[in-house]
Amino acid sequence: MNPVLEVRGLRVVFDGFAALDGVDLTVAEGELRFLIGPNGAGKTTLIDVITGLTRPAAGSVRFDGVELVGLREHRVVRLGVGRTFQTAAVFEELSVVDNLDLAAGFRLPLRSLLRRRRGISDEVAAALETAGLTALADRPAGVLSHGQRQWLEIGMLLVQRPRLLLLDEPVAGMSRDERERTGGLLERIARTHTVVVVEHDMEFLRRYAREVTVLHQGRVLREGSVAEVQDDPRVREVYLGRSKGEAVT
Ligand SMILES: Nc1ncnc2c1ncn2[C@@H]1O[C@H](COP(=O)(O)OP(=O)(O)OP(=O)(O)O)[C@@H](O)[C@H]1O
Repeated sequence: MNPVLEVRGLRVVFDGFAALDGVDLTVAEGELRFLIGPNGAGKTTLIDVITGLTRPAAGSVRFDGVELVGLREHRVVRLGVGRTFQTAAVFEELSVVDNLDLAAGFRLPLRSLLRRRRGISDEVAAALETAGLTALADRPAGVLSHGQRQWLEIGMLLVQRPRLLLLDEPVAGMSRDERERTGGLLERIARTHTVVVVEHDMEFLRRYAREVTVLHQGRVLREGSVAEVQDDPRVREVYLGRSKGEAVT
């Protein structure tokens, strides 16, 4: 399969501490890859480097063959890499559909944005549908539940037509029902995008993950299917900080 993301020898140092210490990661086109690991493993730092937020001390990140290291965040977005944050960043006073519209217009200069006629574009309507927010289109984003805000943020990414989506703990703080809906959303998105999900929730992982990469202390500890990763004693030992032999549940 065609590799979309190729991370090689990535090293990130914060005040002498190596948050990433030689990370290699390859994600193929169309993959739904889960990235797990204990607190401080370096998961968010890895996403930060891919998206141009953090500059590595060494290493390379290629997206579709293009080197991303050294590019500013907005350049990375324009190349087709979208990410969410643990706290959804939406414009609270604007309606759901206006948030999507604004995100969809990010490529346009301000003048053409202001000239654009009102009305829902096809891509905004599609994002509303995919995110399950059609019925809430005219509600201000500020009244959305935590889960709905996360879906809106994902919708705001989708209208920017990314090829690679990086989702940072999309189900953190969600109810069981919201987690299920997010899983469905993830499956829909993964049909047409390459997706990397940082996640802590093991139940969610078991249900929706295909390939899993486990990070530990800034290095890749293991890669494989959910079953392979769960059966690995090193993963059991470090991931949840449990003693040897105790199952990862
Ligand atoms: N800007 C920063 N300055 C200093 N240290 C940092 C910075 N960002 C992250 N770190 C440190 O780097 C390490 C990796 O952090 P990171 O947030 O990437 O881990 P994580 O795997 O995402 O953890 P969590 O699951 O808790 O979100 C941690 O020890 C963290 O304290």
